Amino acid sequence: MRSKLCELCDTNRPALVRPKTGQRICKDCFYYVFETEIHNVMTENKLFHRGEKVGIGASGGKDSTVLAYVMKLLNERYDYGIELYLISVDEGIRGYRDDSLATVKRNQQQYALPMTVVSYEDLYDGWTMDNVVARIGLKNNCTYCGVFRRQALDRAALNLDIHHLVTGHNADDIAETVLMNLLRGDVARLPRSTEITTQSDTSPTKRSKPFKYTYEKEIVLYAHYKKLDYFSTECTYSPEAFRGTARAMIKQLECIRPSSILDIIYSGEAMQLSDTVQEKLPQQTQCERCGFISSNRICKACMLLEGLNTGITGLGLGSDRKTRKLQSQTPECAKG
Ligand SMILES: Nc1ncnc2c1ncn2[C@@H]1O[C@H](COP(=O)(O)OP(=O)(O)OP(=O)(O)O)[C@@H](O)[C@H]1O
Repeated sequence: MRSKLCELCDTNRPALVRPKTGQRICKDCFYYVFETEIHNVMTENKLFHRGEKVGIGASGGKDSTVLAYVMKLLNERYDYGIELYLISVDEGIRGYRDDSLATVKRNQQQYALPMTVVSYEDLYDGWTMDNVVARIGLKNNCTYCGVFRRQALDRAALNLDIHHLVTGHNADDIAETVLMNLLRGDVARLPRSTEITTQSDTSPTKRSKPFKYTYEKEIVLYAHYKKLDYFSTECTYSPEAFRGTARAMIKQLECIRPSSILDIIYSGEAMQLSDTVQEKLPQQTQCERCGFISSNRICKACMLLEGLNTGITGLGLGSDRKTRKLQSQTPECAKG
């Protein structure tokens, strides 16, 4: 007969069915396996070194709130000796990011961690996401937001002399990205999408994903049982349709076979680029305008900004003629 006790400690009554394994376990055992798996992932991958300053990309959402909580807990429990900072980007989305940033400010107090906020408005000629959407509409708005955020986090980190950022991307996010790259035939991006740490020669900061193997459902359960203070509203500007479809597929697969999420990640990890594909990959360099990492002479953030400022909103979004022309101009013209 099936035991009525926790499958791990065989002592307490089970409180939940663990989404990753289907085990019926008690709360204490859930906390233990959740935290220990993340600790193991971080130590096996040698993510940090003693004395390192580490920035946590903090949006106030469930993933980064749990990340900040767990990073602080594990740093103290296992004495990693790292310095943690919360770094938030204000994209300028009224009724969404202002509320979620208020959550990060409360987390700052609750976890006693230093916090920095940078805004698109200050960094990008006054272009908040509300202004961007008013100009271009909803289509492609996630591209602007993603490109700007990446650079904003880098800039904020550099100002604090931080060279390592962690984000709350979880196993579901990574499986989703692998699937999207496969469905688009974008094999060149596959290896990068499954790496736990990414850094290019020219980038001042590396990025790590300590939740690479952590299921979203478990993050939600952990935040719920620990009563963490997080912001749970979806972005006002709905997510990219293609990503939304990939997400729905992953959720369906998870229902039928919970290990699908990890299996997709393992498959992505196992795929190697052939020499022919590797030769065709763009080389990383520095943007001639802003000096940040780019695979073109002018980085995507600068192209998108120029498009917004000049009203040529297609600029930087695809391989249109104007974008190609700008990329091939002489450095002097491009800087002008
Ligand atoms: N405005 C922001 N400021 C700082 N970091 C951010 C911001 N938005 C996203 N991030 C970082 O990127 C990660 C993935 O962001 P994404 O937009 O996919 O949000 P998410 O999956 O809803 O995560 P979260 O629950 O933390 O908001 C976040 O966990 C966080 O670490």
